[in-house]
Amino acid sequence: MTGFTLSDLDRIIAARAASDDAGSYTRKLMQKGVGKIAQKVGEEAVETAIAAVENDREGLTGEVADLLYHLLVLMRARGVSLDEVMAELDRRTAQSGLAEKAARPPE
Ligand SMILES: N=c1c2ncn([C@@H]3O[C@H](COP(=O)(O)OP(=O)(O)OP(=O)(O)O)[C@@H](O)[C@H]3O)c2ncn1[C@@H]1O[C@H](COP(=O)(O)O)[C@@H](O)[C@H]1O
Repeated sequence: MTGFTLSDLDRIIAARAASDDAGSYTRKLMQKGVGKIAQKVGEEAVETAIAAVENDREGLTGEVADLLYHLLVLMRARGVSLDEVMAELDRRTAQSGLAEKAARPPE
């Protein structure tokens, strides 16, 4: 399993968004603004759904990667951190009482 995490990608996005490298796709996207980034998220979401319905495993992996990347860029453009989203998911898991069950090895 790769040790690369969404937090790693988020840190790279933060650095590239703040860079002055004209070749950075992240920087270009951020300059185009929330409307363009949101459009990309929508496109990648549709492409992800199509790959899933077509049972295209390799295509789905690539589309999910595109979607996660563009989602993180959109969150950054609107000032929503990955930590906030993880805290929300954590809160929902705690509320459902399933966190302990998931941590326990199967009987
Ligand atoms: N994960 C990604 C990633 N996923 C997809 N993409 C880019 O997303 C774009 C999607 O392609 P499309 O054909 O849908 O879009 P497009 O050709 O730009 O056309 P438009 O729709 O924008 O008109 C491509 O240019 C991909 O390179 C990504 N670009 C960057 N990253 C990560 O961001 C890091 C920093 O990248 P830079 O900012 O370019 O240095 C990289 O090291 C990667 O880790």
